[in-house]
Amino acid sequence: MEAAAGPGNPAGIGHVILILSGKGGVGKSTISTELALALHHAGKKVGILDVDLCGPSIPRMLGVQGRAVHQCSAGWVPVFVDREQTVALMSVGFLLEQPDDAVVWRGPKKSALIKQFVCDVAWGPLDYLIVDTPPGTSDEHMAALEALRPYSPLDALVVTAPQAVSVGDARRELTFCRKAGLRVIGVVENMSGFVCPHCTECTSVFSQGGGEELARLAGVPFLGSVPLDPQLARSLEEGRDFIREFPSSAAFPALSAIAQRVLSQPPAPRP
Ligand SMILES: Nc1ncnc2c1ncn2[C@@H]1O[C@H](COP(=O)(O)OP(=O)(O)OP(=O)(O)O)[C@@H](O)[C@H]1O
Ligand code: SF4
Repeated sequence: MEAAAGPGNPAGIGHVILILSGKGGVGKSTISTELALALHHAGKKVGILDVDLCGPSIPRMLGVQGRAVHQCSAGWVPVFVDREQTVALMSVGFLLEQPDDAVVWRGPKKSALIKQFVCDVAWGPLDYLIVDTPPGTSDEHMAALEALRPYSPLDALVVTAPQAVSVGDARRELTFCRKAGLRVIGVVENMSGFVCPHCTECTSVFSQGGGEELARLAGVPFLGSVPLDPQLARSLEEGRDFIREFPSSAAFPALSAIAQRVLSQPPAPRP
């Protein structure tokens, strides 16, 4: 597991965005994956850093589960999702012997691995580094902030489901961002209604509008509402490129609009 100490290249990363949520299961990894793919299709070079050490789902969602990371003189070589090597992924999932192995580590060991993921991975120059985090605030968050902060100002995107309980947890996450000095580039409401595949009528399965209201109260941009979309769920299960393959699916317009809003926000100036 130990990577050779290498220079890596985190200084060449243009814009770091941490994807956060107060509650588990609201779609953080989904938004991380689709945002990364949408930025890639907009011509950007993208890295994805999966620091959800206990639930690394991004390798499966991107169809690269079971691939191995290699070492070079600059450290670990990330797994490239596309042939042109413009989408790079690093995840603890690549270091487990079996995909279902559990990572049962204490804080210091997790922090050391995350530091290696930042400093000892040969990321190369990237326009964006999308960081998928565990729910809430944990050792993994603190370790990622500590490791990345010397190289780049850090932005956060908060994902919530529409229900009041998720929105309440997301509000706490926004407080964490303020205390940790993260600029919030916006809130995304996920699982926001179900669009009937027959008549395209949208039914609010849970309540609706909580994410937008939260953004308004916090004074941060609302980036959009992503509906529940069975095609998106299938695409993630099968590790397919939803953005390229399913432009007429219900969640596509919202995911594209979110990526456009992210693209329109330049990174905060470097200190
Ligand atoms: N808009 C959506 N439409 C359909 N399925 C979705 C949508 N968003 C998420 N899902 C599905 O919901 C499940 C949970 O999503 P995901 O793993 O992204 O959540 P998470 O917040 O990252 O979870 P965790 O707390 O484990 O990190 C996944 O199976 C995913 O495919
Ligand atoms: S939304 Fe319309 S088409 Fe879809 S199931 Fe309901 S009635 Fe049928």
